[in-house]
Amino acid sequence: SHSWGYGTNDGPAKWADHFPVANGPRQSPINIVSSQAQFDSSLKPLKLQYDASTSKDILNNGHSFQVNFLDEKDNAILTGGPVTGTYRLKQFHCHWGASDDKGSEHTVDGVKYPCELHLVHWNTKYENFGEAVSKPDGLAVVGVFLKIGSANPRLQKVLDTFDAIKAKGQQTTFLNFDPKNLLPASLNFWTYEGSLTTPPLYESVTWIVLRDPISVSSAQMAKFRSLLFSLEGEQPCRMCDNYRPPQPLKGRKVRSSFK
Ligand SMILES: C[C@@H](CNC(=O)c1ccc(S(N)(=O)=O)cc1)Cn1ccc2ccccc21
Ligand SMILES: [Zn+2]
Repeated sequence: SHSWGYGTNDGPAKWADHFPVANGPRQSPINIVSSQAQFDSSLKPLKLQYDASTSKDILNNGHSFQVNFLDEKDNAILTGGPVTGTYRLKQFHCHWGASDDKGSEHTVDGVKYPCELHLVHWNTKYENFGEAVSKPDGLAVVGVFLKIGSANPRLQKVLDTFDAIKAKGQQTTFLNFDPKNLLPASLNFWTYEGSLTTPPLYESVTWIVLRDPISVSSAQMAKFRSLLFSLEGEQPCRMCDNYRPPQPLKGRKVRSSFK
């Protein structure tokens, strides 16, 4: 499959060359205009049952770091909110900038956060992630903004593995990490129908973007930027600015769970 990235020659402006859905009707991310979001009282509270979650390992996939979970059983599930049925947590990863003034994929009233966390879940009405990933109701991704403030001790556990996964393709065991610790106190959210924000850009994601951010320190953000897009032994290329800019709304409605 064609290699893509975030550089001048292989970045978001070029993705449509090999992935024409990049110009589709339900692409992500978007700029959330808070005044245009419609409160929907029929939205159920979002339920994230992560207590029995079973993290497996953490990987540098050349685009981000990714923490992978055992998803053969209902250990970590998402129900309620805008979805019907049960979605299983498969992995989480982040997108971030070269400096603290940018990095998130979604923006709120044009505001960029330094980092955005994505918790990726697949609909258990399908056999597995591979079956679900391209279906219109296949995935539900919870987006969490990170805002510069005090250091986040829970996040630090993830950052402490980065020396072992510095280069593309490196992976290390990462057990017993509870992603619940990466959630803000309130699960108030915006929701809309969108897509994967990286190729193949499948239009298969129900986006659930949390209103409230979690904290990260500037020093912790610098640690994200110590990861490399490049393979060991290659010319080192710092992993940063791995975010797609907001895409046209094309008439979609954004609903909110809160007034
Ligand atoms: C979809 C791709 C892998 N990409 C993703 O899984 C993915 C998930 C979430 C986002 S985001 N940033 O929107 O949250 C982006 C990409 C290939 N792939 C990997 C395994 C796999 C199995 C079957 C088919 C394709 C497969
Ligand atoms: Zn993502």
